[in-house]
Amino acid sequence: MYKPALQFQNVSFAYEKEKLPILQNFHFHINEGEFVSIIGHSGSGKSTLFKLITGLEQPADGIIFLHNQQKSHRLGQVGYMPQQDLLLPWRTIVENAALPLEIKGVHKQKAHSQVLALLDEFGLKGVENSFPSALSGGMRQRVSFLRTILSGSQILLLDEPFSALDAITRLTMQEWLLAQWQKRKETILFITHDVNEALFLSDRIFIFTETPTSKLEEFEVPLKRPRVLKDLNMPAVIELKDHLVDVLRARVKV
Ligand SMILES: Nc1ncnc2c1ncn2[C@@H]1O[C@H](COP(=O)(O)OP(=O)(O)OP(=O)(O)O)[C@@H](O)[C@H]1O
Repeated sequence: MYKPALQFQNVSFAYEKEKLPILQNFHFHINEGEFVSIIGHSGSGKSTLFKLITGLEQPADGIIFLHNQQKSHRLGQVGYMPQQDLLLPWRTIVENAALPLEIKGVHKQKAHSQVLALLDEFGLKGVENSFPSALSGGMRQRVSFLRTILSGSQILLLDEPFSALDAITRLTMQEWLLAQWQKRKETILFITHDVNEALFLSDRIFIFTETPTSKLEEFEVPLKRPRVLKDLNMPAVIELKDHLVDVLRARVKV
């Protein structure tokens, strides 16, 4: 039996009253433990959706439920990982990762030992006392993901987390993220512009196809788990990829 992790019911939202709304009577729901990706052209409203989920913005109308509960104050209840790692350059890796625990009032020493216990799993053993500038892009994103996990939230919003990485590091990070998700079972919402990335990672893919949006177009990924990158060569996946690209191209004005 599926349990909803996040639901939007009849949500409307515009940045300014006189402007075209981004969402109008918008419905959306994802289940606990799902991995879903959201794709859409630039400016379609992906980050706005995340701002509404985190509570940085509030809907003009409608209700947002987290784990079946109506929540108007959602700040701090979902984990958010931005495109840029936003690690504090003057804090060491352990100090950066421990930040959400310290904010919650966990004693510094206890917070640090909680981080240290996870460093190996996150491929960060040996760099705990380094500063972010000494780490590769992939390592910095793993610190950022560790910090997001330590927020303790069961719903994680990842906003194009791998877009700044080189192609090979990006593929390695995708495999690593899937392994982490399969172990931890959080619910993940992942924004990407990369159709292959969405197909490899997700149970379902949602596309913003209109503005204002009332419903995202939804596609189920025809792949079982565990997955390997070569699964993307399967005919059903290639067919879906072609279709997704057509849907996205139909929305792009050049
Ligand atoms: N703070 C704001 N005030 C006014 N308008 C905004 C604000 N933030 C975003 N917008 C507008 O809302 C629309 C949706 O923006 P949003 O950032 O959600 O798009 P996106 O799909 O995340 O784009 P990208 O892929 O480029 O990050 C755009 O037209 C954008 O210009």
